[in-house]
Amino acid sequence: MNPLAPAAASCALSVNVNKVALLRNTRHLGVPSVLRAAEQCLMAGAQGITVHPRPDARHIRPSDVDELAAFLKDWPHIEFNIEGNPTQNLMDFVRRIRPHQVTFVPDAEDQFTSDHGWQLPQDAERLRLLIREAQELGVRVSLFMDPEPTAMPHVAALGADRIELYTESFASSFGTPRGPEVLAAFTATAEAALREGLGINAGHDLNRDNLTAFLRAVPGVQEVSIGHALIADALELGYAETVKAYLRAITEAGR
Ligand SMILES: CC(=O)[C@@H](O)[C@H](O)COP(=O)(O)O
Ligand SMILES: NCC(=O)COP(=O)(O)O
Repeated sequence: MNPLAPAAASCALSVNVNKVALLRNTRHLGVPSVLRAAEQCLMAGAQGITVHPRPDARHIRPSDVDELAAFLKDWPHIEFNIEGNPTQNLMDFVRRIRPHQVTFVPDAEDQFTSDHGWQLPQDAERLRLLIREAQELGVRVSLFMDPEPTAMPHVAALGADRIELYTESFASSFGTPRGPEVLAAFTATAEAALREGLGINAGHDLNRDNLTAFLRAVPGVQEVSIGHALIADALELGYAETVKAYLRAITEAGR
């Protein structure tokens, strides 16, 4: 056990429901429902819901954020985490909704998906006042960061509460000869974050195969946010029951 890890550390699962909205947006029928997805995830034991309302509203729309915020009022112990770029549309949600946590991500407006963390100290001055504003509204601030231990003192100096480790490089190297070296950079970054008194989240391309190895190796991770793989698994784990239900409907017609 890593001596820097908090005793009896537990890790929360925050389900990112972006991809439910992506599928929903291909028709005007309201299905699959983002709210029902969130409810089912919470009823199954997830401890948080994450959304990344991009400026182009390709998946999560502002109305989804409002509806989730209203829905989560009935779930007082559940964390609502909103991700995005605070120099674009994110602060509108922070000011209006005041979620439990906001994750600042340095994405371009039309970015395909998140692919890098903040560069510190270069990005520090455009983040400093936004971090303070969110915190004064009672919102915890997490910064999306690459696995770079030397950046951690800069995060602490900015006054952010947590980092979110951008885990794509871990996921894509998992099970390859490069895997152990890449994972070691995440361990070292988490150790540096803990030394600075920062909280630690992690996310991007985490999945059922790589998650346990990540959490065993990286100390102090308080929360993982998982969307793409989890929603894909939910589909694949549900095909058999669903096809049986449709076959029953056909049989009930006597066909
Ligand atoms: C910050 C992060 O890693 C994820 O939220 C990712 O940005 C998901 O966004 P998409 O679902 O649009 O790929
Ligand atoms: N912050 C990461 C997240 O919310 C989900 O990322 P992914 O599992 O969709 O790659």
